[in-house]
Amino acid sequence: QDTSLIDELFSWISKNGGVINAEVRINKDGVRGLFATERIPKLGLIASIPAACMINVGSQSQSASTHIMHVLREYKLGNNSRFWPYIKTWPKYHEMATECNMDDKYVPMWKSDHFPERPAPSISLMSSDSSSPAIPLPATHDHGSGAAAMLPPWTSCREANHQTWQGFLRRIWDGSANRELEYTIEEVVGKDVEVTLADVKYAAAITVSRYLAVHGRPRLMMAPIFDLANHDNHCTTYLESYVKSDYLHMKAGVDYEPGDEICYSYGDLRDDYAVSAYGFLPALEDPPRLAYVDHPGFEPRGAYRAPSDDRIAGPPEALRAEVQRLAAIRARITGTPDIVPRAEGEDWVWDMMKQLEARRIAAIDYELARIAELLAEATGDAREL
Ligand SMILES: C[S@@+](CC[C@H](N)C(=O)[O-])C[C@H]1O[C@@H](n2cnc3c(N)ncnc32)[C@H](O)[C@@H]1O
Repeated sequence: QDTSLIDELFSWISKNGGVINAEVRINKDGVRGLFATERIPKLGLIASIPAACMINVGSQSQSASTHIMHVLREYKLGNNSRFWPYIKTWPKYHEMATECNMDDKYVPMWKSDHFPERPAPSISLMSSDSSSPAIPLPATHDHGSGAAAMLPPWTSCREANHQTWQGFLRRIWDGSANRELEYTIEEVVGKDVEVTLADVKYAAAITVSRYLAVHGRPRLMMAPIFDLANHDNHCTTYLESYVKSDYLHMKAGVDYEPGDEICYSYGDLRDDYAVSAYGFLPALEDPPRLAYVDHPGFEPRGAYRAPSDDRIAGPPEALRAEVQRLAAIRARITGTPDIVPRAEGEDWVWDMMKQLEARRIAAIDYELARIAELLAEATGDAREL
């Protein structure tokens, strides 16, 4: 993740009337992020991002394809785009791995296909489920209730969703979805510009991992500077309402000292969802929390909803049923053969997927041990342990 183009980005934002009280550096984990350069008191200004520097990618109720098309158009315009100083700072294709652009070969590594009731993978564009937000949105923002026109039936089963994304993007690219789209590729980039499937996947991965739903106007925006802030679930940095539509103000939720990393909470991300939607594993939690796909509240149909943090309690029968459920999932994970070979040299996507698997097993083991103690206490029988 490149920091050399950041100076140009900053001066473009200043020229447009913006203010930035931060700098961009690589953090202790090797990830590019935003850092305070001076003391910023709680409620103080981190950045003021001018409207002219943000890409408005559509309404919150439009199809995912529309947001992607807006980004694709600007990206394919190259240095003819007035957003070029911003676009140049985006991560490159192989620096990202969300479900939108992750190679299909990694699909079997999700190992979350253990629910017999899971819907069959589908590449249909027409959604029968209009209840859920279509795509992940940073922070607590939510799609409006009118969301989900013309969306694929997203699911939280990771294999299925990964394949759904791939099918959806391919159909956008080859034109077979044109009838169902608000904008087609030719409409946004013209006829003479070559658009590859990788371009469409790139635009999708960039859009989904970086846009935000602003408060005050039902729009989705790509906002420079703001989108350099990494996720920290406990972070209280906030965005003011964008009602005046002139500047988007990013404010400190705590006192920042010079050198502190300025994060943003993308929401309560369980590990499996963070990997699929954003391509990273959040900070390791202690005690570990079950992945969404392993949680008793997991709902395979529909998009991710952060599940409850309450740990299961109840009479011994309920606890034993949960033990059986978790043990079955564990057996499915460990019993699913590793058919995806790790590429020679650097294969950070493979490593991330294996780490996700290890975290899922550790969280299941933690939960099994915790329930065993509850059972032993409830029944007075140490054999439950
Ligand atoms: C909105 S951007 C944040 C800035 C990003 N690091 C950059 O340099 O462009 C979101 C992407 O940053 C990375 N990211 C965000 N939070 C992270 C974290 N806590 N740990 C590791 N990577 C993170 C992921 O690649 C994610 O898709």
